Amino acid sequence: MDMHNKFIDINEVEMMFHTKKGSFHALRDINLTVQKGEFITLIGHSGCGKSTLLNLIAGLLKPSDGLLLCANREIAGPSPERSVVFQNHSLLPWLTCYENIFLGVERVFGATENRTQLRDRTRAALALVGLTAAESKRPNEISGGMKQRVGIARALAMEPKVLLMDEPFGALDALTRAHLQDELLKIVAKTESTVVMVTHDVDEAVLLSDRIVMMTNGPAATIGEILEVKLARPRERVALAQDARYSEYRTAVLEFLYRKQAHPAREAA
Ligand SMILES: Nc1ncnc2c1ncn2[C@@H]1O[C@H](COP(=O)(O)OP(=O)(O)OP(=O)(O)O)[C@@H](O)[C@H]1O
Repeated sequence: MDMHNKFIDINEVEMMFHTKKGSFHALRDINLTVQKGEFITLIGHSGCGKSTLLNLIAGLLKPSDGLLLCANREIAGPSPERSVVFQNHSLLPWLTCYENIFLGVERVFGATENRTQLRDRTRAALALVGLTAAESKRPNEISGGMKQRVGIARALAMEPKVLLMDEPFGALDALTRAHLQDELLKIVAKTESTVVMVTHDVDEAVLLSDRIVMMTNGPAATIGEILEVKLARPRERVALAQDARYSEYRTAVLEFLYRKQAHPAREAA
């Protein structure tokens, strides 16, 4: 039970970047625990350090101070147990959808499973995101939304303990985005995944999250407030649009972003 309560455990994390121009204090005093099966979104103004925090959980960055744990073990580097989906899909252009996913599957399970098992895992992942028919197409032959679905399938096929997503739908048009949010909700319900996702989109945050982690502005950004979204699942966007509680959650996030953390005109300085 205890492990479930603190599946990801972030303790007193600080992040400084050292550049030629000097040091930049990006994150301070970050404390957060994520439970198994929980869906967390990180929201905040541009440059506040959302990607930095996600990359720390991914193990792509090391904290300047503090400790990050996943399933009671220190996060010491990247691992397929914490797979990442980026905004720009990062598929290999010369491989088909099938091959892009197979590559990840082989990396994780290649040493312990035979070709048939690896193939079955790849096909199951393609089916999960509804792309069976596109398996032999290359990334330049499919739409942006389909590419993101392949990215999600590739991440999920590695059976990660945690799925980390950095604005996975940020580059998509509104309708495709809505469609993929709905699909992601179904997939996460089916796989019982633990997800940490960076977003700029308030509606996306409310629709998907169990908790919304709202970050203050940088430099030295930290967690300002955490909003628990107690809307029952499965969630259905059309019904929620008329739900008074949905509007309250939405307003609470907007209030935080545009009143409490109204963005200082740093660009103008
Ligand atoms: N490698 C780095 N070296 C120096 N500074 C960095 C580095 N990476 C990020 N930063 C700085 O840290 C701060 C946080 O960046 P980060 O990309 O995490 O913000 P973000 O909230 O994800 O932004 P956005 O919403 O615009 O993607 C920014 O001021 C950025 O310039």
